[in-house]
Amino acid sequence: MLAESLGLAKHFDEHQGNTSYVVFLTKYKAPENDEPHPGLKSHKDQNSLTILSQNHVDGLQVLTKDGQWFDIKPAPDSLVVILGEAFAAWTNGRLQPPTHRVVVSGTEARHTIGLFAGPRRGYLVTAPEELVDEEHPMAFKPYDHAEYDEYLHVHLANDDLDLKTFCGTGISA
Ligand SMILES: O=C(O)CCC(=O)C(=O)O
Ligand SMILES: [Fe+2]
Repeated sequence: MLAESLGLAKHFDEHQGNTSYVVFLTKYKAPENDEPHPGLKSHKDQNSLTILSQNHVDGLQVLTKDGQWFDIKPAPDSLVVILGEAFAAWTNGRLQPPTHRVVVSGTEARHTIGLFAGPRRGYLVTAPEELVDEEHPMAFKPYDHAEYDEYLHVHLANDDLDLKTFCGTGISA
């Protein structure tokens, strides 16, 4: 749907064929006292798309453009889809990955199942030519997502690194 809305339907098979998937099950324990506590620090997902199913315990928050944390309260049996940096690079910055975090509160544990889709090792993520023109110069150099993961891993202590610092062209996406 996202690819179609950007006129990229013809590239979709190539994109799909170069995607790998990982599933993570996560349990966030309820806080030991009444204070909400951080479950997962503020971040952008590095992959293409994350599809998240949670139990009835909310906790996901998204940072709005005006710097407020917004609580995500999905309807029962619905899924949350989070766009990641790789998808943003593929769309030449047309879509932006949200900054999000998890804050746990209350007395029950939060459980999630996340399907993480990301570019497979060896595939160069490149914005299709349809999305690159004079008005929209290439925002990211073609990159191998596995090498980006390694770069973040090596510089684990530095929270300021992102796809722009790894392979941004200096053009604001
Ligand atoms: O558990 C959640 O609600 C979000 C998890 C998440 O953001 C992540 O694993 O990247
Ligand atoms: Fe995330």
